[in-house]
Amino acid sequence: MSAYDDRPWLAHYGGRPAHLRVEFGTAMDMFDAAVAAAPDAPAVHYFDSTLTWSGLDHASDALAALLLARGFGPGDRCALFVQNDPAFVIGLVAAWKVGGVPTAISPMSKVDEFTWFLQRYRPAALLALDDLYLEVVRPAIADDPGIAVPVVVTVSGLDGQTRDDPRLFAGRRRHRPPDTIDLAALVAGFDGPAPRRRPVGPADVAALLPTSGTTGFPKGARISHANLTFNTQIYREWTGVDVGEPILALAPVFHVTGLVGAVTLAMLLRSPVVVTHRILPAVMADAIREWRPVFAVAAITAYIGLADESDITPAEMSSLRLRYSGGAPIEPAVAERLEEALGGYVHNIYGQTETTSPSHIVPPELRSPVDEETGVLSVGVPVSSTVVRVVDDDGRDLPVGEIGELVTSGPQVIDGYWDDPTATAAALTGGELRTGDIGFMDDAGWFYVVDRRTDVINAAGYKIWPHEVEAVLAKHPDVAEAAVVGIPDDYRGESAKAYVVLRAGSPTTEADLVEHCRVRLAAYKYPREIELVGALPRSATGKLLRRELRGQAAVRPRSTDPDPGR
Ligand SMILES: Nc1ncnc2c1ncn2[C@@H]1O[C@H](COP(=O)(O)OP(=O)(O)OP(=O)(O)O)[C@@H](O)[C@H]1O
Repeated sequence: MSAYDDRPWLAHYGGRPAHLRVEFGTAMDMFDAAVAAAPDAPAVHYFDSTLTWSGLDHASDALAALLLARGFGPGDRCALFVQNDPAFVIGLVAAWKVGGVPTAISPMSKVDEFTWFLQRYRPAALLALDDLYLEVVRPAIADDPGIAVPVVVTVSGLDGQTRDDPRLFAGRRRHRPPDTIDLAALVAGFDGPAPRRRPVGPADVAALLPTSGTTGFPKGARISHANLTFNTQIYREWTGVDVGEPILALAPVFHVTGLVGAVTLAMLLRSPVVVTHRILPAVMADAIREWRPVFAVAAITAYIGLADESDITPAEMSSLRLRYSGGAPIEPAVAERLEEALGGYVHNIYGQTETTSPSHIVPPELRSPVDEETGVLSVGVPVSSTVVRVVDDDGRDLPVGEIGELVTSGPQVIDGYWDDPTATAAALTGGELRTGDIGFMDDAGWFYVVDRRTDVINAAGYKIWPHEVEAVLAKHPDVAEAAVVGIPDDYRGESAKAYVVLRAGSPTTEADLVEHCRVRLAAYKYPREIELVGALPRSATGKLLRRELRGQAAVRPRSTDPDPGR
């Protein structure tokens, strides 16, 4: 009997398979099946334009033919420097067709970050939005001509329309850089034949995806076709989203959550994926009203944005029957508020870029239990064919209920990072990923992530999980968001400091919040310092960047506890 036949809890979760029977081995197979079964069905909705599956096939043929003609070889990288646009999907499929590796670069990157990516990936082709090309690519190459890319294709709007929506393009007219190949013209001028395909197999790299860069500079996760197709099928199996149902890209598609939870899921289901250039609450609200998506996954901040910064009503949200949040913790108080404001429960999902996203999920008919001691909401149960152990510092299994590091193995776990053997060896041993997350499993098989290993605060030997303190702050009616980090403390070595965003117009003071925590948390845990701020630093994928807050705290004078004996 293998380790996962032993999991008692699977029987409780709607008879989902302990082992997933894999239907597709490569993303290319999923795409081809969609084109064959539903050529005229919508594949991508982008504002008022729609691309069908055969249209996507044609557009990606056009780009693939160009790549082949320019000598693009098997395994060559095709960098995608675009937002949530149809061009991302076209670039992805075109690279697969010629046996290449789609390589996502965050469209939030500025010149230095972009240069860093190019120096590491050395792509043979680059697909870039026209404005990103002008603002980032051209200056980067001017600074360092050594990183110039042989084939550059730019995107100025696929339907030939210039989009002037000031919410998206800041009122700028998009215009085509004259020194590059224009994707729309390339597609319009292409009348076949379909280029010769290069075969790809399950072990080939399907994408290089950046991690979120929460703990340092992003790493390039090498996602294989087997990794990608496995977790795409997990989404279908565990959420029950059906063939043809529209899917909203509520997360950036350059990140694993948006790629698997929107783009490739749509391929598997022959569904349209709704993309909106950027993830702005008012824009997402319009897309939900217009295209009535049924499924979305994104960091919880995207749902908070919809609730607080758009005028969407629960009735208008009602099409979205499967709402998932992954990538960041959900505070129980926030989950309740969102259910009230948006008329639906947001389910938790958990994983890493290194696990091609979900390793754990909350099935749609269930709700996460909340652990009484830590106040943390469960991230779910391990998905099919996936084994998660909780281990101590020496890698030994810990008993149920004890807190340790989560270590994951399964068909969705990558085999390494791009060109980074040191980081690969530190994270992956024998097919198991050391997640760097600290958590535990309860006796019903639910998992809880208490914090990241690197975020734990050590107050004179007592461990403080920032998340536990944040959950207490989130219970205060005037607190919109809170983040807790360790700061130097002459007495304890380290103590907790909270950065808090208050709701607009709230009269609450720092002292009120210290008191709110003091009566709810053990003496060593409650934050000695609270700073009110306008916003918390977040990554493009909505993750809290605690390292930036730690950096801010480090340059401030050392804290002096007024009562170190407490
Ligand atoms: N549902 C969730 N609840 C709590 N935390 C989550 C959840 N889902 C993901 N996370 C956090 O996000 C991490 C995975 O994020 P991702 O792979 O995007 O990059 P990152 O680990 O944040 O970045 P980097 O490795 O570059 O520091 C997890 O290890 C975990 O800390």
